[in-house]
Amino acid sequence: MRIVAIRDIVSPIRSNIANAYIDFSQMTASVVAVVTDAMVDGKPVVGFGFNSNGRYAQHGLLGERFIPRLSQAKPDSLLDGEGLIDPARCWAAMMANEKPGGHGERSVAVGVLDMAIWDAVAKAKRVPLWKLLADRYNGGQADEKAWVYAAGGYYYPGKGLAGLQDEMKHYLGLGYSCVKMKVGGVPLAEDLKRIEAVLEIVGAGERLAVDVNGKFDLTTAIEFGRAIRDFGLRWYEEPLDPLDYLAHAALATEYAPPLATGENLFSMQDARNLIRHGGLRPDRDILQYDPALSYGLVEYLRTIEMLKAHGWSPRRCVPHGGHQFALNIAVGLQCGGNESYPQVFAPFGGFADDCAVVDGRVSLPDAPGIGFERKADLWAVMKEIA
Ligand SMILES: O=C([O-])CC(=O)C(=O)O
Ligand SMILES: [Mg+2]
Repeated sequence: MRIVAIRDIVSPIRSNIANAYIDFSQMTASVVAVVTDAMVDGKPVVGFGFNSNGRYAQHGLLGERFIPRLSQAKPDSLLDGEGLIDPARCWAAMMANEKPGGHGERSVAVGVLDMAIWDAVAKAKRVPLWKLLADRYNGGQADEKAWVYAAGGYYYPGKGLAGLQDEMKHYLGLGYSCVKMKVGGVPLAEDLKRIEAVLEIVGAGERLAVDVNGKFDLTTAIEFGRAIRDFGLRWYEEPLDPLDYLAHAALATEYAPPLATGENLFSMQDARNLIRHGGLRPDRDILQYDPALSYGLVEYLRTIEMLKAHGWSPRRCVPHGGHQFALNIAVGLQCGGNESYPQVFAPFGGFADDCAVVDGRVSLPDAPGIGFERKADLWAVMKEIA
């Protein structure tokens, strides 16, 4: 199996939503196709990848460093014992001559290519990615379905409490039982009204998570935590700067219910620093490392090993990003579930068209690879570069 071509495009995912830290008026994503010479049903196997959301397209890094390194590697040096492309060998080729530390956004560029490589390998083996992962890394065990929650509740010009409630009703109607909303972008009293409005719709605190997107300093995070403590919320997400581990450790002594963070930690080493120094609690807190943003699944497997070595279960992981890649990982490696964006970040958010969410859980298609071909709006973008 050989890589014969790699193509990338920049796809807009702009919208006028905002969280407490950024708006998405200029958001873009890279989409790549890795074309191979492996043939299935008379057609060459092509793997696809994209970079989740929240970081911009990585056209420059892809074109200057990572695509050339993969394309110029000796084809045999990228193969495993079965003669298939080996994602870990591809990873090593892409990361040649890159220093450790300072992960920046190269982890996003590598993550996009890594996703496409795994898609291609699973297609060449004619199995869904979740099954390949279960067989290779999880003793053949996979979950039948993944717990998913509907992430939304953004600030949006002109959107009042009634609009927020309608959005949440829509998610419940789609089959979700847990939702997430943005907080931290308006004064505390106003956010409390928004939270109470959503609680009226979802009924119980454990069916609502709130996301600050790293906006608060420690004092504000503690004050906000005191104000929401009695709601019994599912989790309190990214209350602090994602790299300020000591502040997390301090907050964890003040806020007993579940905390969640990790979507802006882009390497196993950063993930490990959070575990070592962030004071998080393996019996309740949620880790949201996003494999697409953080050097891909090759690195995510290292992160899972690191977590196990520190006494954390993969069940504490609920990846950020709402994409089918993380959903396959959640099922095949038996993580805690996955994020979902039923209404934002189209066409990248959401899952296969024929796999509805029922009682807050979703199954995966049995299609080979990641399953992009079973999501019509996303496939319309991808097939153009195949
Ligand atoms: O608004 C964003 O950047 C997305 C986000 O935090 C999430 O999905 O948890
Ligand atoms: Mg978040």
